[in-house]
Amino acid sequence: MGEKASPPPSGGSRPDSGPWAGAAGRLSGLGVSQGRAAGPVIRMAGPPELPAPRPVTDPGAEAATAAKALEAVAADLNRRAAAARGEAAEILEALAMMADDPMLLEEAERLAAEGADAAHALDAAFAGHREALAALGGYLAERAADLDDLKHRALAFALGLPMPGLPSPGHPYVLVAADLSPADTAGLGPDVLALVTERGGPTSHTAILARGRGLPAVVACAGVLELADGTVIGVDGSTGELAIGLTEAEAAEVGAADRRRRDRLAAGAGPGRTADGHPVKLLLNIGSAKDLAPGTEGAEGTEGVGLFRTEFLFLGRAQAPSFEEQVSAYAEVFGQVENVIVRTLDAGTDKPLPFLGLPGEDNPALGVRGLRVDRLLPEVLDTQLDAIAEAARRTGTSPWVMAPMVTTIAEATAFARRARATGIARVGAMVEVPAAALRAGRLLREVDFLSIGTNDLAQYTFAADRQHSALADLLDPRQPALLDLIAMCAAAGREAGKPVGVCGEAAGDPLIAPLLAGLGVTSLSMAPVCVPLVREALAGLTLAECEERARAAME
Ligand SMILES: C=C(OP(=O)(O)O)C(=O)O
Ligand SMILES: [Mg+2]
Repeated sequence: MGEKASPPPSGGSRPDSGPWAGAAGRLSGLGVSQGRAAGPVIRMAGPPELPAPRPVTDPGAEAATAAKALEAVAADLNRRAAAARGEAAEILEALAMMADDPMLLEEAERLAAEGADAAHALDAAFAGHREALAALGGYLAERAADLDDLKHRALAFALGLPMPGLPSPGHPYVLVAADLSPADTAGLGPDVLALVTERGGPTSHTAILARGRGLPAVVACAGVLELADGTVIGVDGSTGELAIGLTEAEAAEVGAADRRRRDRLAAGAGPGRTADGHPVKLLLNIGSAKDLAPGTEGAEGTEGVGLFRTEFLFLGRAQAPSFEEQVSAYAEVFGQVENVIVRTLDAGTDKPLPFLGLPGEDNPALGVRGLRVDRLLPEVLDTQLDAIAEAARRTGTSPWVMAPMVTTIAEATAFARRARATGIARVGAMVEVPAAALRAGRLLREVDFLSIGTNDLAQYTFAADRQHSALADLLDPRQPALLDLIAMCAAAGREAGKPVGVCGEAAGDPLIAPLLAGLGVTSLSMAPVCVPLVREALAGLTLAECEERARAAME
């Protein structure tokens, strides 16, 4: 969906109008999360590499640069500490004190005076400090790793490179990075206006998280890392266009226009319907109760949650969530929305759950992920199903539950049996593997509903890594082979009289949603921010027109 050539039907002004027209330069990538924003660039980088030592002509200047680097790192950490609360603030303050340590400064200055360039003086001073801490043992030895982070920051400053780690400049900014992990994206603060990455694909989990937060995002944007920090840019998350070198007034205009666009779309409400009244449920994709917070754009007035990605609750965690922790996280969602489809943990590939301790794999997308984790760790699914059932009891709700990456009928049968044994009333299977789509009719004898995950279904149908920015054309949900598989599932659902929805990113694309409705799916589940545009797109076409579009696309 990311390589659309034109903006969505109601996507606001064209990219070459307004502030975009006057921009000094352009870059483009794949727009993966709609909306526009503008602000100064801050690049996030990995740890800087120490270059070969440089001949030094002015040791005094090197010592001054080293001192300035330590000062800048401490000031940055103190500023972040002031903006943070509780434990996070304490940790940042402690780190700032470490960067401010006079012994560290003295050592770096001494080394510079002896002829080292600033970067090497800092590197050696930190190395000595690290050794001393490690030798003390206990708590202080554990802090040695923190010194590495400080060293990377100081080196980046001395070398004129972007700061490693998530930036926190104390003002709103556009985050630019080579790539972001889902955990980085989940941890972004409210001062991030938009994000742009050099790598990444339209259905990568980073893109999904950005969309979930309503954050305009562009991936696969070659050249973006060359923008200097502070350059004011405009980001169009629909078209993938970047306007470089905006004035502050132009940036403000971009923000105001986007707010007007969002307000206009939010004014539409009500259930999903084609122009002639054919119902297509509009559901939400969420990762936690936070995605349903009051005021979340698009979240109000929808017909339920179509995909609760439970693994997003526990990304990157080293400790397994306890039964009680799970119950309360699920109950928090069930208490807010009546109809929820919970997906059991979908670990693997780009969604690491270290607490599972899964062995490394050469080809993780084709390995033990999703429901397949059950082969190694059956107690994980048992605990989760029990926790979902308990949360349902405590909230007096009746969530539906589905498994990711179902491949065979036997897997669906076993999953349904175990889920029903806990008291869960409606059990479903995701269709993400072509084998499941081909056997949709048979699957529906075992489960109550199907939910088509077009992100993975495209990946496995076209043998194209969903994170690969160069393969976006193969992953385009309008590929006829993918539409054929969706049509097979929808037909099977009609025959069985059971719901078949789509919950992959395609469902939230206003150009594609009508095709899916035309193929006969009964619901579309998407990031809240996508709901208003999809509602508008469906309302503009009759069912026959949707069907005609689907037929045309398939041909
Ligand atoms: C909805 C899907 O699951 P996820 O994106 O979380 O893998 C999908 O694959 O389409
Ligand atoms: Mg999937």
